[in-house]
Amino acid sequence: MEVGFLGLGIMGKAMAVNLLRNGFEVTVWNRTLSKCEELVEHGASVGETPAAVVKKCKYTIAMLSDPPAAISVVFGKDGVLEQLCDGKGYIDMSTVDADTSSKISKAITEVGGRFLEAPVSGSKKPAEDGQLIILAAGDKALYEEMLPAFSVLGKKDFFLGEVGNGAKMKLIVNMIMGSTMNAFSEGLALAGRTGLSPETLIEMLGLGAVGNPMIMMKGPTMLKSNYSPAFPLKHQQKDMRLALALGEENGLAMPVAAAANEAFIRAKSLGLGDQDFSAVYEAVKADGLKQ
Ligand SMILES: NC(=O)C1=CN([C@@H]2O[C@H](COP(=O)(O)OP(=O)(O)OC[C@H]3O[C@@H](n4cnc5c(N)ncnc54)[C@H](OP(=O)(O)O)[C@@H]3O)[C@@H](O)[C@H]2O)C=CC1
Ligand SMILES: O=CC(=O)O
Repeated sequence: MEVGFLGLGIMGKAMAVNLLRNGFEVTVWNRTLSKCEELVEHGASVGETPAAVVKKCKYTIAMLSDPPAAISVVFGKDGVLEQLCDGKGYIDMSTVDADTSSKISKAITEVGGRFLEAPVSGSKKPAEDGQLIILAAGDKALYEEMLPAFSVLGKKDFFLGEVGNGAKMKLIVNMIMGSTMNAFSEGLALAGRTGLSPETLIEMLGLGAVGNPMIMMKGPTMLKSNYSPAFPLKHQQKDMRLALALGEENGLAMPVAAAANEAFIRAKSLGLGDQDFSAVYEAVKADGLKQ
């Protein structure tokens, strides 16, 4: 199967490599074109523009940072829309809001293309290992045609119905993740501030129901102040912001998520946006030190 792949960041690179390793023919594009070179070493071809990739491939996957990036790659000069026609499929796996996804879907179907949103849960390592959870919605036939690729990229896929449902589900999952990370960071910081051992706290959490895989994986690296990015903090804050907007649209107050969002904004203002999202711990720890 031949696929195009747009966006070779942390996730896109791992996913494209995975497809290549599993026998897919992959044509890649990235805004910073030099990032394509590593993929060429794995057997990829390069398209000079998103339009060139779409022209060559029946199916094109995108994995881009945020709504403005997803929009610009589709609607911009040399963008996806210039070549998307005749039943070609466009699969956006980026985490965006439902409005962005619907806008892209409408434009693509208007020119005769087919659209599937398929954001993923799972980070750099699951992407490398083909263990993502895929939350697809949109064109059902396109979803079924993409199953060979999804079975390489993920350990489980869901088809959630109409466009927007995948985006909403992904934002809800990440809202819970961001709030949990903040609660955990506050607990670690409070243990430290009261003279208790944060290491012992993590060990105790791991013995009971509260010690989820995220806490058990990130806790030890947080205590070493190792924030090498798997999931960049700026993207987690984008997801909190989009989830809060979804809450407001639906008349739901979410004070826990709102507080977590503020903590991520504060961490960004401290220059931690490109670090792993667990670096919010540094912002939490720094709070109130002058009292
Ligand atoms: N990292 C993770 O653990 C996970 C991330 N996600 C989501 O997946 C998406 C990608 O994440 P990740 O790979 O971590 O992000 P990165 O920041 O590592 O990569 C972002 C990608 O988007 C491209 N990009 C950014 N702005 C533009 C633009 N205006 N036009 C064209 N391309 C652009 C970047 O290109 P360039 O190289 O030129 O900057 C890069 O290829 C995000 O939506 C994120 O929320 C979902 C699950 C897990
Ligand atoms: O979106 C991030 C993730 O870990 O999932």
